Amino acid sequence: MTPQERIAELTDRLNYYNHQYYQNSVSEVDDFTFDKLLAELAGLEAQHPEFRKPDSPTARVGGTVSKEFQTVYHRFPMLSLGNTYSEEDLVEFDNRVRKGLNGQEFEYICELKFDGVALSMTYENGVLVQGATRGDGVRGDDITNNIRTIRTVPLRVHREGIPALFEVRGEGFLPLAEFERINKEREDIGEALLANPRNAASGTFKQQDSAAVAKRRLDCYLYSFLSEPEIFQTHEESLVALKNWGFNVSQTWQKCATIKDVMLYISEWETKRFDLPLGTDGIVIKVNRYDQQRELGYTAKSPRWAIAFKYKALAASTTLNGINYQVGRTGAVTPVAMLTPVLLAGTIVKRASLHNANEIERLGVQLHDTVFVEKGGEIIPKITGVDLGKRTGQSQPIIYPTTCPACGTPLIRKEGEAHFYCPNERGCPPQRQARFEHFIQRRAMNIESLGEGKIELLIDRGLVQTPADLYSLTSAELLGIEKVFEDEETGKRRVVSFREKTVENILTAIERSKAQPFKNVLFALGIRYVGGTTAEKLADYFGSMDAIMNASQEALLAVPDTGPRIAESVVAWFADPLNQDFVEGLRSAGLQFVGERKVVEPEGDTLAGKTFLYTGTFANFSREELEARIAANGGKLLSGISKKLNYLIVGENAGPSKVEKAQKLNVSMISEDEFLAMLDV
Ligand SMILES: NC(=O)c1ccc[n+]([C@@H]2O[C@H](COP(=O)([O-])OP(=O)(O)OC[C@H]3O[C@@H](n4cnc5c(N)ncnc54)[C@H](O)[C@@H]3O)[C@@H](O)[C@H]2O)c1
Ligand SMILES: [Zn+2]
Repeated sequence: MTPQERIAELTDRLNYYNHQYYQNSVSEVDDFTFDKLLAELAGLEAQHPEFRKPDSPTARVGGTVSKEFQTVYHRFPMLSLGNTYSEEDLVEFDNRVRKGLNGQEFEYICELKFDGVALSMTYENGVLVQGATRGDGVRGDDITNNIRTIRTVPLRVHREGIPALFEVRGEGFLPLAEFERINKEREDIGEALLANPRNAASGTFKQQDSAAVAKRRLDCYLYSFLSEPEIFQTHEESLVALKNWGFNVSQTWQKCATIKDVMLYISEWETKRFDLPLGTDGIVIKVNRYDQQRELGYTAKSPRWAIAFKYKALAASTTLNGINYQVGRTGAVTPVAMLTPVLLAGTIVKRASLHNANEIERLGVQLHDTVFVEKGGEIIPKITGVDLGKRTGQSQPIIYPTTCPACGTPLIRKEGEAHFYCPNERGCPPQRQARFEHFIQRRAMNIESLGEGKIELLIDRGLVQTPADLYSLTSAELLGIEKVFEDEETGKRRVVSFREKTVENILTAIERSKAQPFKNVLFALGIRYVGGTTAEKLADYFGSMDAIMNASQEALLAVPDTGPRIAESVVAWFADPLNQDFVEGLRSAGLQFVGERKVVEPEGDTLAGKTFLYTGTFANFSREELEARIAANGGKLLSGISKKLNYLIVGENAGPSKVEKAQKLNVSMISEDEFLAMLDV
C-alpha cells in the first residue's frame, strides 16, 4: 500500500470510528487502537502533506451536531486535547512549553481525565440558561433539559463577584455505581447490557425524553470557567472559585512545579483512580497561568498549553481454569471465566466476564490458555485476549454446552440474540429462584427479609412453587426449618434457620406487601423487558391489571415509549395459562390490581397508527385529559419531536423551540380544534 492509499484508508476508517463513537455512542475499537491509528495518520500526513485529505480527523474535533437537537454556537470554541501514552512525549511537551514561554517560570495543574462527555453550561445573571455538547467544537447540541437533570449542576448561582455572563465546562458522566445498577436492572428484565460507562453516558445525554434521562443519575465534574472579561489569573484560582460557588469540582487536582512532579502524580493515580466513583482514562496537564496559556495558543484541534496522558488499560495475564455457566432469571446463559487468582489494580481477580458464546469464539480462547485480563471503567474485569505463545499441549477447545447446566433442558438461541437460553422457565432451579428474588426486591413487593438463602430453603422444602404461594405460608410451616449452606470456594458454612422472630418478620413483610402499589405488582410479575419504568408507564396508562391483560398489541403500542418488543412480550406473557394462574393467585391473595390513574376507556380507533405531541395549554382539556383522549382513540403519544412524530398539537403559549423544531422536521402542526375534528370522523 502506498502512503497515499494508507492515508486515504486511515482517514475513512477513523472518520467512521468517530461517527460511531460520537453519534451512536459505540466503540468499535478500544481507545488505544484508535489513538495508535490516529498517530500513524498524523505521522504520514507530516511526511506527505500533499496527500492529506480535507476531512482528515487529525485536524478536527471528532464530533458533530445531530438533527434531533437544536444547534447552538459556542461562545468560545470547545477543543480536544493532544494525547500521549508515553512519558518521553511528556518530557517533549514540557520542552515545547518551556521554549514557547521563552524561559519564563511556569507551573502545571494536573487533573484526572474523566471519561465521559464534554459539556458546556452558560449562566446568565446567575441562572443556567443553556447546556450543550461539544459537537464539532464550534457548534454543539442544545441539551439544556438533559443537563438540568444533573443534581450537582446548580440551576442558579448567586454570589458576589460572579460575572453576569459566564460559561463553565466539565465532563458529564455516569457514576460507576449507577452504571452497575442500570445493568443489573437490564439483566433482570432480559435487556442487552450497556457496554461501558462512557458510551452509556453519551447515549443518555442524547436521549430526547429528559424524564428518562433523569432516571439515570448522571453527574458532572467541572474543570473550566470562561468569561469576558477574564476575572481570574490562573486555572487554579478558577477551580477554587468554582468549588466555592457550589459547582462540583473533583478534589483530585494538584499543582505541580515540574514535569517530575507531574510524573509522580501520574504514578500515584495509576491505581488509585480505581477508587474514584467514575471511570478515568488518564490525566490532563495544563499550564496554570492564563496569560501563559494565551502565549502558547492553539492548534486547529487542541490547546498547546495542555496535554492528556492516557493510561494503558491495566492488564495482567493468568490461566483460564474453567468456565462456569450461570443461568439468569430470563434463562440467559452467561459464561464466567474461572481464573488462577491474579493481582490487578490492587484487587485479586478470580473471575472474568466472557459475555456469551460469540465472545469465546471471537477471542479464540481455549481451556488452560494463558489469557489477558483487563480492568477498564467497569468493575468486573474482562478477558481481552489469549497469549498464544504460551499455549501448551494441555489446552482444550471450549465446548459450549447444548443443554442447560442446571436442569439439562436443550438450550435455544433466538434470532439476533447473542445469548443461549434455557427455555424451561418454570422447572429450571436458578430461573425459579431468580424469579422469587425479583419478586421480593424492594422495587417490587419489598419482602427482602426473605433474602439470603431463605427462598432456596422454601423451594427445597416444597413449600412454594410460585411467588403467589408466599401468601399462604403459615408460621407453623415455617418455624424450625433450617439448612446449612456451604460456600464452594471458601468452604465456609452458613446456617439459615427460621426462628420465631424471623418467621414473624417474614410474615409481617408478606402481609405488608399486599399494599404495594399496582405498578410494583406489575413489575414483580417478571415479564421480560418490563422493568420498573415500563411497569410504571403501563400502570399509569391502563390503570388496572385487567386492562393490561386484555390489551392488544396495538393498544400497548399506544403507551408512550412502548415499542413492539415490549408489546409482544406482554401479550405473550399473559397468553400463557400458567402465568394466568399465577396472576389469579396474586389476585386472590389481595394484591393491588388497580392503580391510581383513571382507566382509559377505549373510544375508537380514529387515531390508530398516528403519533402526537402537544405543547402549550388548551381550552377543552387538561394535559391529562388530552393524553387520555389520544390514547382512548388509538393514538400514540411521543415524548419528543422527531421524524417519527405525525402531529404537534399547538395550544396557547406553545413552546417556541418545539414549534421551531417541528417546522424544521416538517411535522404537521394542528390546533386544538383541528384535533377535535380528527376525533369526530
Ligand atoms: N474507540 C473508538 O472508537 C473511539 C472513537 C473516537 C474517539 N475515541 C477516543 O476519544 C478520544 C478523542 O476524543 P476527544 O477529542 O474528546 O479527546 P479526549 O477525550 O482524548 O480529550 C478531550 C476531552 O477530555 C475531556 N476531559 C476529561 N477530563 C478533563 C479535564 N480534567 N480537563 C479537560 N478536559 C477533560 C474533555 O471532555 C475534553 O473534551 C480518542 O483519543 C480516543 O481515545 C475512541
Ligand atoms: Zn435450565
